[in-house]
Amino acid sequence: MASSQTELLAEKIIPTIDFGVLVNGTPDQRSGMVQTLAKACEDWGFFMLLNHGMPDRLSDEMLEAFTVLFEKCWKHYVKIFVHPEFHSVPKPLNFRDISKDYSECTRAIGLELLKAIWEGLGMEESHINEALKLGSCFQNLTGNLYPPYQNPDIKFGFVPHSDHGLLTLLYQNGVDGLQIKHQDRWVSVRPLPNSIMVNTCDHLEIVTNGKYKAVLHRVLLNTEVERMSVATTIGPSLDAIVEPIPDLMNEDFPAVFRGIKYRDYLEQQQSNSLVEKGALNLVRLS
Ligand SMILES: O=C(O)CCC(=O)C(=O)O
Ligand SMILES: [Fe+2]
Repeated sequence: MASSQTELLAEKIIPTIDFGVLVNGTPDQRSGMVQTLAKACEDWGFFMLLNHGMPDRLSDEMLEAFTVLFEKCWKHYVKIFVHPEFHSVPKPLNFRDISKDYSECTRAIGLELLKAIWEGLGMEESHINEALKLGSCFQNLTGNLYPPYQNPDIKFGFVPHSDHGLLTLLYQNGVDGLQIKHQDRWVSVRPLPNSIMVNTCDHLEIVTNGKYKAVLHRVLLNTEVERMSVATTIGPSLDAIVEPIPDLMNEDFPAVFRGIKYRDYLEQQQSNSLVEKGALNLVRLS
């Protein structure tokens, strides 16, 4: 029987989404891919995005820029806020330009995915974009460095958690370590070449009234090789009050979450040492 400790390598069964079909496919092809995306969000909360159009050059430059930044500041973790206001670090000198291009490119991809997600849920795109004020969506950009670690007592670089926001787009340096929780098992992710890993986050779970769950994930440390990842999360506007969409509720399916301003959610999350879905549980009604 599956136990929560069972680890499964499942690069073949993790869903893939062809972004090229979403943006350039015929209406029939797009509609098929929208359904595949809906199923990936509902069954996994995780998928690998192919043909996303981000140049390899840009993702490699972003990893390289974080590498130089980590060397200079002796840190293993750097987070910057890139939208609606763009913030960066003064050094290395090219970090600003690269992180700006990287953020813009991933934001465009993320917003296009969200459009397809609303479509798959049968929701009016304009209505939901207005409710979440996506024109001024909040986006952060994080670099994570995981040096090889030989201490058998410390297995994880990131303990199990879900991300705040709507979608996280993740790119890594070719060294695996990410695991996602799927049907009570930890599944090791081995991304396909040139894919971007995408996971659903807390505020997508709130908006969909629990239909699309934020996926729990963790990072296993490698004993031999250094791992790096670049994660960017796209969320609602900080001023948006995020609550379940009325169309996804009825007498049989009443609201599972209370509405909360995204900014207040973030404050609550940062000021408590919350594990797993601790932040989300604070706004859960039942
Ligand atoms: O490094 C990874 O693969 C995941 C990082 C992560 O979960 C995060 O930045 O929230
Ligand atoms: Fe995460």
